[in-house]
Amino acid sequence: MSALLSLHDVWVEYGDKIVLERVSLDIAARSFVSVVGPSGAGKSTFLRLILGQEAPTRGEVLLDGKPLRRECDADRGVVFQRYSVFPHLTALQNVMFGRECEQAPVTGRLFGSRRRAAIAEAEAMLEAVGLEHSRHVYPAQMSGGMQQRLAIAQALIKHPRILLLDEPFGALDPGIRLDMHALVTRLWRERGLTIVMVTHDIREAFKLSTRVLAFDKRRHDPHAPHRFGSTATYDVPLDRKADDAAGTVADQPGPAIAPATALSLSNEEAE
Ligand SMILES: Nc1ncnc2c1ncn2[C@@H]1O[C@H](COP(=O)(O)OP(=O)(O)OP(=O)(O)O)[C@@H](O)[C@H]1O
Repeated sequence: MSALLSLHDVWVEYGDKIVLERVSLDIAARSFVSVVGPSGAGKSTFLRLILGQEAPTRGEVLLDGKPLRRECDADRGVVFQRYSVFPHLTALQNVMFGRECEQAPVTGRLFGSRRRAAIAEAEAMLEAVGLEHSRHVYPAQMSGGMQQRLAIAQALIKHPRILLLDEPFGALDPGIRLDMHALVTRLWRERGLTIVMVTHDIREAFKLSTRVLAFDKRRHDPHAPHRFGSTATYDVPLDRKADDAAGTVADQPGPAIAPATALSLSNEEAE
């Protein structure tokens, strides 16, 4: 399968601090990749590279074999742990916002038939995430789970091929997380999305994904911690398939390699 996204020997440095080093990997279309690793391992930086918010200091990031555009276009949608939605807009207005900015970049408003089409599309998107009865509700009146559903609808209204999720369920209660797992799995399958998700929850990563990447440092300099960056120390393909009809999001047993072991092994390997 050809790669949708390719990173070739990517490094990210801030001054003399190396955050990522030698990251080389391909991400196939319609895969669901989870990124795990200790705090500060560069997981969000990796996501920002794919989003185009961050340029590699060295190396290249390719989308469909071509250098990634710096600005985030309709190819990529993103949902963060919090603050993805606009507090002063209702659910419907939040979802329509993307359409209005795209189609009326100067005024930010649509009129007539284009407005009616945008409303219909936004309502369908709200229904897809289970918020059809909350279209006139403001984010402050919603639970955390509802706000994340709204953020997902907002990200998907532009029909991105790639959905980037940065700790999207981190602030949610366990029961709500399970609902969100089912929602994201359904949207991933139905819409043929490619998902890259950063999570601290290793079980969530192994449950939802087709592939788990563990980022960590292979080399440590105790006298200069910033001297070496993280890379994908473990790259674990899983059996889960987007078109696997039987593949529900039921809890699965833990990974074959305990993640803590995997991460510590990676350091030993490097020595
Ligand atoms: N603009 C920046 N300038 C300097 N250092 C930065 C910048 N952005 C990120 N960093 C550093 O890069 C490192 C990786 O940050 P990043 O947020 O990608 O890690 P992370 O793995 O997502 O962490 P966490 O799990 O805690 O969210 C951190 O040490 C952070 O301080």
